[in-house]
Amino acid sequence: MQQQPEQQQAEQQAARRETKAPAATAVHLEPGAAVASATPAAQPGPEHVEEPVAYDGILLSGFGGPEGQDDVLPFLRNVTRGRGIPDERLEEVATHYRHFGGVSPINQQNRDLKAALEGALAEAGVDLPVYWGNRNWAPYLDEALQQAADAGATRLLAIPTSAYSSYSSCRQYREDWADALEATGLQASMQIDKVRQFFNHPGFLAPFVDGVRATVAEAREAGFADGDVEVLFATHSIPTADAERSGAPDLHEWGPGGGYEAQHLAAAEWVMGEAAPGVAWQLVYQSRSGPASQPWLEPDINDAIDELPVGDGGRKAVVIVPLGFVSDHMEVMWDLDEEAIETATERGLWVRRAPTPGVDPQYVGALVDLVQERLEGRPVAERKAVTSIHTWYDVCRPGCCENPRLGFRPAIAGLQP
Ligand SMILES: CC1=C(CCC(=O)O)c2cc3nc(cc4[nH]c(cc5[nH]c(cc1n2)c(C)c5CCC(=O)O)c(CCC(=O)O)c4C)C(CCC(=O)O)=C3C
Ligand SMILES: [Fe+2]
Repeated sequence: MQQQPEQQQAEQQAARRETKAPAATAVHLEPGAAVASATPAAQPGPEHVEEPVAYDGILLSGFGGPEGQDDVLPFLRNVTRGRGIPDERLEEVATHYRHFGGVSPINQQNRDLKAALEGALAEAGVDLPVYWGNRNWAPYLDEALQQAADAGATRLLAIPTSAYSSYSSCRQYREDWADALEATGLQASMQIDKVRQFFNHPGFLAPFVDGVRATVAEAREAGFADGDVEVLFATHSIPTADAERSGAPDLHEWGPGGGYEAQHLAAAEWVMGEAAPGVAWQLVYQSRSGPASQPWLEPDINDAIDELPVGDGGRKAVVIVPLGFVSDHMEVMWDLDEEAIETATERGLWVRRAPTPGVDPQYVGALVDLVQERLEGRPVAERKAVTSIHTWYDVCRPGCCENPRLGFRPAIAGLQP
């Protein structure tokens, strides 16, 4: 396809922005549309952009975290605005941050990622500035947008530091980009597209493959047989009501955990096949919040460890893989490295935690590749994707990953209802 004139591209982008609530949740499907498939259609549809786009900047978008004791409570209020998280849970989470001097490692990790991405883009001959902004703490997304606008940028490709489909890991970024456009008054003059969810990009999964291989090798060196070992892939729990709406549920028949769970299962299965075929594994959840009455995805990692068969004929060693996290966030440092490791140790298990991608060149290379495929308008069939789930969408389905508790908010990078 020919590159389209700028005007037409801007109009298409404006048309993609969702500005009103979709009628109920039903999406009309053409007769014969493939809905029973567990994997996205290999055939490109309106959710894929296969023409080149001349982006003039990258918008690296993080979660944000506090950088001192005085930041902790204001940060937590930002994160939980309108969420009904009980005060006791907030106080508990505050103690995790306070334990580390009120400093989350996440902002420094994103500074490091920005520097690594700039280096790798330059090396690949991609001459694009990287602007960095966060959803919940300074530097905020609107500051990054203003910086981009001041430098004359009009078309940004956004990279969220989050690989899977769910409200928290996809839709909420799309809504917050829309809010930032509004806050800066740049709605009409700035186009923001996003890279696809990258849970199945081989460069994102490679550091997990390396980590599982190395930790399982360590277990073998410590004298354990493969049958003694269980690999626990850990990700952030989310409310089951959010999970059901995750990942284009109108096009796919996912299991009860929606696209979010299906993507993690597919990623874990592929990592095990590469790194340690035949070793037992399961997907577990962590960092649950919300009222006890609200169902969230299970099992919790600590319950899963408590329920492992141990002793004769059972497990003697566990490897924890933080599959849902791109770097060593507070959830990794506290919920895994403190709590889950303690749970395993109390049961007499040998335990190791595999690394997160961080600034691993394979992961940074994947981000560069995601940028290049959109600059080139690379055909979907030629894009890099592994696991049983095909290349994810560039443009989200109407209503995809919506949050039933918070209601509709406008978002960018989605098809109109
Ligand atoms: C799926 C998911 C990811 C992965 C995708 C992504 O990376 O975006 C993620 C990442 C993160 N979550 C983070 C921190 C927090 N998340 C909270 C609350 C919540 N997370 C949720 C889900 C997720 N969260 C949900 C469903 C809630 C309940 C409230 C709501 O419905 O939104 C709360 C409130 C207190 C609490 O309830 O724990 C905090 C402080 C940090 C920063 C860590 C650091 O500082 O290093 C990061 C990277
Ligand atoms: Fe979170």
